Amino acid sequence: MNTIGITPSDSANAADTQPTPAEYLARAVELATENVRNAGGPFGAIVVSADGRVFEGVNRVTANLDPSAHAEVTAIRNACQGLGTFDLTGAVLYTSCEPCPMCLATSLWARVERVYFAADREDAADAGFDDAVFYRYFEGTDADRAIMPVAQEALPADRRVAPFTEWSQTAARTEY
Ligand SMILES: Nc1nc2[nH]cnc2c(=O)[nH]1
Repeated sequence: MNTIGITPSDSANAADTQPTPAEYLARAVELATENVRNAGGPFGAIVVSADGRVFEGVNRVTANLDPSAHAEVTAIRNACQGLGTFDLTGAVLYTSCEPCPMCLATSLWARVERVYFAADREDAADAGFDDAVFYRYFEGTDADRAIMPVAQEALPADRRVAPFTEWSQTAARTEY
């Protein structure tokens, strides 16, 4: 039996008995609600790997003193650790809420194939979360970016690109 309580009856029709996106989302929402009762934020996520393995994650930002411990990032970390890889090509992410820009970027870096979500950024804003504000940081005007200015500071070119030069010259590098 998998974590959302569905037992494929036999291998011949296993494809027919895979949980639907709505069922995975229902489980992610359940995880999110349970997590609030466990002193966590109201977010839960599931990664289903290309070969159908299921990895769960919940928000542990305040519990772990880790601003990056969003539910989606936690589920991706769990999947990568469980599978022994940093590349989740073919995986699907199901999350109780629209991924914030960090979670979306993490999904891109992990090469997640597709994302499904339940609540959206405006629902999160109604509960006091800044997801919509941070989307405007990337999608909006200079005024929306005043909350955190980012600037390139001039360095001599050879010093600026020294890490990339080192990387390019390292034959044994692991590309990602
Ligand atoms: N999607 C999502 N949005 C958040 N906003 C604050 N925490 C989270 C989280 O864990 N997931």
